[in-house]
Amino acid sequence: MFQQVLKDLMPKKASVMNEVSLMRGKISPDVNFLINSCVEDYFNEKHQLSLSKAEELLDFCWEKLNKGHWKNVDIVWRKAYSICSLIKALSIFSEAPSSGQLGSESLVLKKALEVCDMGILMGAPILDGILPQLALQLQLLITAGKPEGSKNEEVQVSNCATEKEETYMVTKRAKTRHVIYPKISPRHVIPKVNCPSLHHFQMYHMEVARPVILTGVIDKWPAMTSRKWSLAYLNTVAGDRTIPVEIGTKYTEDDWSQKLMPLREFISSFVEPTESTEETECPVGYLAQHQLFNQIPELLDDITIPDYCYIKICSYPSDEGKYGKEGEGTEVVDDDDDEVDINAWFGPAGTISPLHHDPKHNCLAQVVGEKYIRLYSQDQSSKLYPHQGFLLHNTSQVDVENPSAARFPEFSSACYQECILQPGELLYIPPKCWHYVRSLTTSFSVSFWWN
Ligand SMILES: O=C(O)CCC(=O)C(=O)O
Ligand SMILES: [Fe+2]
Repeated sequence: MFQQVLKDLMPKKASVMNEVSLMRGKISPDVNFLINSCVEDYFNEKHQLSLSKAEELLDFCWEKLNKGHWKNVDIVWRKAYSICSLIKALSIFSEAPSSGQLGSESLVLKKALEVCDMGILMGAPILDGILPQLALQLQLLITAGKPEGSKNEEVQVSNCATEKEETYMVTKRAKTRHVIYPKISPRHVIPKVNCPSLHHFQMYHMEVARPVILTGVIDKWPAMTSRKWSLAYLNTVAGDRTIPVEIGTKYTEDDWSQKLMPLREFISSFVEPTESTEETECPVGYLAQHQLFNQIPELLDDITIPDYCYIKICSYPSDEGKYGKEGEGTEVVDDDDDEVDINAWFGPAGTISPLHHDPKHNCLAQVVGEKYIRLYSQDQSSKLYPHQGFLLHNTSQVDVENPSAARFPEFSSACYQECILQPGELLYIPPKCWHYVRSLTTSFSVSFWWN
């Protein structure tokens, strides 16, 4: 089975060579030569050689990818990184002794999967998306090789607001972190509309930058029905996939960092910590603003891009506020950019996204759990004390739920709206509208950003 999968997915030598030849003239001839010979070695079944050349090349490309700002990295280096990841993963896979022993096969599969994921995360799409396809097959093989019973050992996450008791039972973190449920005053409440027409949404919300909670839009998603996105399901579909995790309460704090780890490890260490980790209070981990659906396209079958995200407002000035937190709002807004950016936000109770704004329209879909969200319109900016630096100028310095009146005297007079976003609800956040988000339970949200 193991080798059959490889055969089925094996790219044609000519197509890989073609991809490499497209780089000619864009990278130095010696690097181009080395990539060529690495690919040759692989197809000549000299897998030890192709493996070591791919590793050497990956180190070299890594330097290029990590120099300067991400958006300035030439795509050719990302493609080169993907090709070398592909050859490395295939070489690992081909070298593996087909011992028939589940343990050793599974280690090889996991290693190859990690290499594919690094190629997906750091590289650029190549050969009709071969890396996500290969990764899917590897994950299926790993899951199939697990002894029965261990596949679904994890508990369900409640995604039903009326079942808080149950939520507390399974998300122990919510209990230990003493999550405070804010009281929403009627004065500040964000209105809800059930499944408005596109015209209504455009006229009364998009064009006038008025936030709204849309109900009846996402509740038929497969992800929503029968609480599909349980921890067990996520582990089965993607447990061995490498994902980026933000560690620390807020990205504005000094102790904040990012780490790559398998989703299963993230779930067991951060989303559902064991009794022992609970006692020694461990930091909050957040799978935040990650394009998980590009990495794992099969998860796209569980959701649908809401029709509202295809509405265009041509007159919207989109030339400011393009830079902020690394990755968020950092993209240069391309007016031809018709793509909807889909990001996953998955973590335990207690994750905080500090008050910030983004350049695009946003529909934030709440799939699992609840989040407290505070919104301030753009005209309140002078009372919100944005950071001065270039990178964080879209982020407020104020700790929204515990503001320092001495440092930020105007903040308390800023007008805001707020809500506790429930599973099945979709919050429209206009471009540049300030938002602060704190998860109250284990939570999985999906954001759709569009121009
Ligand atoms: O859910 C969160 O923590 C933040 C979401 C957010 O900032 C966004 O969707 O732009
Ligand atoms: Fe945001």
